[in-house]
Amino acid sequence: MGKQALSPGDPTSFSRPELVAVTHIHLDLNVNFKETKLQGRADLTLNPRSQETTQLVLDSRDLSITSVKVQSTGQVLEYSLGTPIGTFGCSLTIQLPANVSEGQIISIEYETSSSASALQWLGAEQTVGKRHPYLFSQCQAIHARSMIPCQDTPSAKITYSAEITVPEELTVLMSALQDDSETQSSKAQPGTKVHRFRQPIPMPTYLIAIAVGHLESRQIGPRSRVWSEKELVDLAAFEFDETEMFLETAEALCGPYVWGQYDLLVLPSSFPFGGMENPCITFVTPTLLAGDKSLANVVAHEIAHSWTGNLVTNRTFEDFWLNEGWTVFVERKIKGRIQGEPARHFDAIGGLKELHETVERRGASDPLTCLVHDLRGVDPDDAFSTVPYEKGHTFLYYLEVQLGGAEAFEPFMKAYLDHFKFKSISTDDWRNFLYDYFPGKHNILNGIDWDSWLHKPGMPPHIPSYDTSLSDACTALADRWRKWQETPPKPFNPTDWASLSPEQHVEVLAQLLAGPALTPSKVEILGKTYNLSTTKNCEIRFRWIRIGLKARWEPAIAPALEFVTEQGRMKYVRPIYRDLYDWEEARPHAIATYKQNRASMMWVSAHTVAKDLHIQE
Ligand SMILES: CC/C=C\C/C=C\C[C@@H](O)/C=C/C=C/C=C\[C@@H](O)CCCC(=O)O
Ligand SMILES: [Zn+2]
Repeated sequence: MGKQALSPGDPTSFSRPELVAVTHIHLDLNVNFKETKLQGRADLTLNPRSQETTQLVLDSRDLSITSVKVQSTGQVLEYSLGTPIGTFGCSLTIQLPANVSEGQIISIEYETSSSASALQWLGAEQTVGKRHPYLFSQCQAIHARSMIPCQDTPSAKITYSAEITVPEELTVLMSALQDDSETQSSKAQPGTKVHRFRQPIPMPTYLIAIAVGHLESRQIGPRSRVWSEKELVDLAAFEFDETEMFLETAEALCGPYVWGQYDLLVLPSSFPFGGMENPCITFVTPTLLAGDKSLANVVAHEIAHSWTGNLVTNRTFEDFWLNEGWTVFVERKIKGRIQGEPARHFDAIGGLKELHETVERRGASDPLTCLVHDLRGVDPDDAFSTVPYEKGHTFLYYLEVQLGGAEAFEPFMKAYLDHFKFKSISTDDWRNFLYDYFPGKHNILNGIDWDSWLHKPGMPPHIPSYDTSLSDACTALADRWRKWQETPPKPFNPTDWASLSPEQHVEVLAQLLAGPALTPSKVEILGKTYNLSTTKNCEIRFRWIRIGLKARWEPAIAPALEFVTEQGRMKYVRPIYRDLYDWEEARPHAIATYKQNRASMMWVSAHTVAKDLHIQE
């Protein structure tokens, strides 16, 4: 496809909101588990931005459109679907009636494809309870168009409402507030129920989300419940019982939480991400259920998105760092408030290691290691990495130090979020506000190497010197393991581990993984000394498996294949599949396991792992 932007406003969207904006979407959909399709209607409320406009251009991917009408009159409108382009789907162009007025509603009858890229349909046998089917969505970055005909660009924000019909024994959750007026559906569909939702806060379409399953909930705070299949709900309630503390800390830093409810949904294990910041209901992976709350930083991250990303949104995904770099910065501010600044710095040190591995893997000249991206002709799923998160965080931390520390930067952060709330912005908008906010510090701002930070590939031009008081013990233990010549008696024992926190265990293994490969015999002794093969903590298990694969320790292959089969979180499965592929002896097992698992993987996971394994889909 080459470097071709799909539209002047957003390289990854066909839509033209600058001509006619969709301001509200109402969904009336039946969830058809038998055909694995959503079937029904999307009513789009329009706001014409220029009287000359005669067309509404939407994004669509594998949608079957039945009809397009003016809701008030029933007037049938002509429409056409453009030629599909790669994974971007195609344009849906609707010929509008003359003199479209603000508030006019266009009704689109449609159904999704049975393999819509935003949706995963699970049979009962794929769930924990084994008795009911399950459906969940993942729209970020550009999959909403496979679920709804819409302007699938974060440059446009919509409110939405929905009536969702499902089998009466199932629960429906959406990224919206639930209307209590649940009613039995019409006689047309006995045994079903209609669930109603409304999202009054304008948001980008990538935050539209749905989940349907046999779910239970537990109250974990004054504005929070945790939802999951019943087998996990008490575990989840324990794991995430700090949620209200995180919310209150975030409000003190960022301003009022505008979304009302803050629920958590623990998804089936195929969910491809640690968490997804769907408003009112964050979706999380069950791999966070470590039993010791040590992975709850992901919840702090998703809570932070309630401001950075969901309230102030990147105009296109080329400025994705405005969503993720700021969110990591706020996530670690929350950690600093609750556990102290050394803990904030400890996480930043770990994040830098992940950034370094990404830059090493992609290559320090890869344009996708720039902070601001050029996504013309690039599927955001293929561009996704830790770069916007960790290079973005490092940049904001650097600016905080340059501009006078937290007492100067935190008020700026709160003012920035208030100034741009409900809007979509670019990096230039953000930088202009920074200059306006600090009129007396332009000498400092003009001394920033903006071009290197924003547009140069590779590691950041400056690496902050973080407080190492919590990582020093990890470095000392990792160094002892690296330097040991394996001469008996072994100078290690379980008390080494017992004196460290789960987060520090992760850091020790991260340091060993980042260094030269260990010998297979040393890996064997490491695993036995600290019982690493039986850990319930997925962050530890992930790094332990990778240390074994890097050492070409054969007993690591089976646990690796088991781990990538048990769960579908891409943070874990992609590096492990790549490590297996790089080990010639393990490669055929990796390819066979992928082919066996592909049908039960979310689209984005199967798509990206196929590329990692050099398999033509
Ligand atoms: C730089 C590329 C530009 C845009 C990419 C945008 C979205 C990519 C799409 O794949 C969705 C990503 C969703 C991520 C959700 C949660 C992450 O913050 C956590 C990822 C790591 C984890 O599993 O913990
Ligand atoms: Zn995020």
